[in-house]
Amino acid sequence: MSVLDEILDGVRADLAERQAATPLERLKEMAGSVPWPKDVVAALRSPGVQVIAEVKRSSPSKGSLAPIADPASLARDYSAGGACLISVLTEQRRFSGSLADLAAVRAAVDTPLLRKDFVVSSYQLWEARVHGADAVLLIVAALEQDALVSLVERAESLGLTPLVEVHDEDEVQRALDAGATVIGVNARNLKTLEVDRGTFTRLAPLIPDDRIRVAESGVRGPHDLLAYASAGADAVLVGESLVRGRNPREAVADLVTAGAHPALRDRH
Ligand SMILES: O=P(O)(O)OC[C@@H](O)[C@@H](O)c1c[nH]c2ccccc12
Repeated sequence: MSVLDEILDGVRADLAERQAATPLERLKEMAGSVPWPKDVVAALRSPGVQVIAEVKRSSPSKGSLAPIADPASLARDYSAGGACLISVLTEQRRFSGSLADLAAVRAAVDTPLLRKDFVVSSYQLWEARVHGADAVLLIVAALEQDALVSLVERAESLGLTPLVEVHDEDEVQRALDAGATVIGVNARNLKTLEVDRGTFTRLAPLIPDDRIRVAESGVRGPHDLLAYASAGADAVLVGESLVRGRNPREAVADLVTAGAHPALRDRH
C-alpha cells in the first residue's frame, strides 16, 4: 500500500469517529455563528510572491520536526513576519495536527487560514468552516474526479477557497477540469517522499496565467523562493524550514522581502 493510501485509511477511520460524535446537522448549525471566510484569492493575488507559512509538527518523511507546544504563538510570528496565509495541518496520525490547533490559531490571528488535511468528504469542509478556515487543501491524487469536482464546488459554496494540489501532468489537467483557481504543485513525490523542485518548473507552464500557481515544499530560504518565482510561482508554501529555524518571524520576513523584489512585482 502507498503512503498516501495508508494515510487515507487512517483519515477515514478518524473521520468516522468524529462523524459519530458530531452529526453534520450540528456542524451546520455551528457554522452559522462563524464569520464568512476571507477572500484568499485576493490575498494571493497581491503584488509579489506571497508566502504561505505552515504549522507542521511532523511528517511521514521526516518524523518529528518541532514540538510546537503553542501553535497560536507560532502563528502570531508568521503573521508578524508578513505571511499572507497560514497553513495549519490538522491530520493527526502522521502530521500530529488537530482541529484544535486550527481553532487556536484562528483565535490568535486575523491572517487567512488554510486547513491542511486529506479531505475526502464534505463533512471535513464543514469542520474547516466551523474551526475558522478560509481555505482548504484538496489533493487530486487522493480523489476520484467526480469527488474532486464536487468538493471544489462545495468548498466554494461554503466560502472556502480550494487549494488544489497536483504532482504530475495528468493531475494538472484534472485540477483545471475541476475549475480550480488556486493550484499547488507539490514538489514532494507522494510515492518516494522525496522533494524534486524541478517538478514545479515542469508543471508551471501547464497552468494558465489566470490561475494562481503555488509552489509547495522544499523552500529552505529566499534562494528557493526566487528560483520558484522565476519558474512562475505566485506563492510558496513553506513548512519545515520555518518550524525548524530559530526565529520563524524573521524567517518569514526574509522570504516576504525576497518575494517583494521589484522584479517580481508584476506577478499576481
Ligand atoms: O515542509 P516543507 O518541505 O516546506 O513542505 C510544506 C508543504 O508543502 C507540505 O507540508 C505539504 C504539501 N502538501 C501536503 C499535503 C499534506 C500534508 C503536507 C503537505
